[in-house]
Amino acid sequence: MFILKLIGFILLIIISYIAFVVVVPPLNFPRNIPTIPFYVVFLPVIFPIDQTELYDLYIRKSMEKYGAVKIFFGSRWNILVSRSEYLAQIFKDEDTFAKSGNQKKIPYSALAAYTGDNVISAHGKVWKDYRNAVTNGLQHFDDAPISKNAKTFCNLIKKRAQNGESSIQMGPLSQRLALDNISQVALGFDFATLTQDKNALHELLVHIKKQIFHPFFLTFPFLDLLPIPSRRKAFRDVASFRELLVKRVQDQLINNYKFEQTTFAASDLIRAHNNEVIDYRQLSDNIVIILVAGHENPQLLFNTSLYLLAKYSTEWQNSLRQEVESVTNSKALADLPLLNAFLFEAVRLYPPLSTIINRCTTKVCKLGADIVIPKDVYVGYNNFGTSHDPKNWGPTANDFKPERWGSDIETIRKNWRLAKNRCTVTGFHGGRRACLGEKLALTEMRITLAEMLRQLEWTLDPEWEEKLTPAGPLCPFNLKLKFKERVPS
Ligand code: HEM
Repeated sequence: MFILKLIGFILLIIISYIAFVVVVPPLNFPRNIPTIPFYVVFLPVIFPIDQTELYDLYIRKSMEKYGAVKIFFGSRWNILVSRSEYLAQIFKDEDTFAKSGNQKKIPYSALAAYTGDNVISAHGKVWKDYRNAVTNGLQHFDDAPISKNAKTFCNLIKKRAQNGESSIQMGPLSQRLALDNISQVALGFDFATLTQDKNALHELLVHIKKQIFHPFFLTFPFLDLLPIPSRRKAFRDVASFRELLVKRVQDQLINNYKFEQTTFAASDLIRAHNNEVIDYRQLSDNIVIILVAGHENPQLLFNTSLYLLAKYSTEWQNSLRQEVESVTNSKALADLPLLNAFLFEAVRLYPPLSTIINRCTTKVCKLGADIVIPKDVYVGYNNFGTSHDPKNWGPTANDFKPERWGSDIETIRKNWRLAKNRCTVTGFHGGRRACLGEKLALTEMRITLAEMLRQLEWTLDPEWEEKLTPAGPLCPFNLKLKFKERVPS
């Protein structure tokens, strides 16, 4: 009896401790910023609420008033920031707000096993070595594969429409496009998902993504420490995928007798490995991250762009179509005012990575004038909040208004640069850690959208429920579109 009582007492203490840790932020967290109730992050798992609705209902007011809030996410309390001045400080003071990705935050998780220690999440000298290796290949690339893939993509849609598929679910199809683009432009091999119906590497990728991005295990990553058979299998599948991917890249590049002349990001990574700047694990981690960031983020922005062009078809789809029909050269697309203003507005309105929490304080520090943050606290940024804040974007902050960027291309480009420098749009981060794939992603968008506008017309499927993703990366949820082939005039 005594033993039972003791066990009950110990269990009660453990449960109370866990409840205390989850329900209230640590006592040394700053008191002068609000706390978002701990349950908010769990709501999308229970109710059909999307992340923009969640933001409006539970976060917006506090965030806009204080610029930073305390929020429970990923099994811990964090500080989430959206005020531009604070973001500028965080992006600048890399040594205090040090990058600390999943490999450090949740090293035992399947997610960390997937992406490892890479150029996005690393810090200090290791990051510099990675960044030196991948920069050239991601900044200077051949856009010919993107144009070719855009044509294949349009043909696939036409074929489906001819086969009677009146409504097309865009996610899986745009994933195939994005995978082929990044593999051909940056990794030196062809994933070939647009041209092959059955593709082992692609099937494995789809399979592991389902396991890694399982909402339950993303919310409670510590469960990956337990011997749950399905999770052990997830780890094995991740290892097989990584091995197969790196082998494909190495085989293709090293068997290429012109390897030394190739300038893919992957070629420079292999050279860094051959020169012993990085080890085999670091080579694999960075090849994987180029594939992951290089296909997922453009895929999200692409779906968002298709959605906005369908939603505002009379005004925007038609005027962009007229504009792109005036040029034949892919490079000239970068100079078109409407197309570029449209894309910048899409990134502002729906930043694909809406919330990122991957920095950890290395010492006690002050955010702005008076928010004192202890050492070892995770600090993240809320891109959606920043670009929807009326302080930055006025009373139309929530509206889709590409014309806000200007009417001629010089003004549009200047305003885009200013928005990034002032941290009023942080969809591509900024500063020293600015996204290395922005140019590539925007090139993909321009070329593919231009090809689609020339060949197709599309509308939202009236049966599709207009919603954004419930959590994680931001884009229309399971977007479905109806296409019509254009008759050349
Ligand atoms: C619409 C598409 C894209 C968006 C919205 C986007 C967004 C971002 C953001 C927000 C970051 C900072 C992440 C953080 O704070 O930890 C980032 C970093 C990065 N992105 Fe992108 N990205 C896109 C496309 C790409 C593509 C196509 C690549 C190509 C591989 C790429 C490669 C990188 C790299 C290497 C970094 C790390 C830079 C560094 O820390 O030095 N991104 N991106």
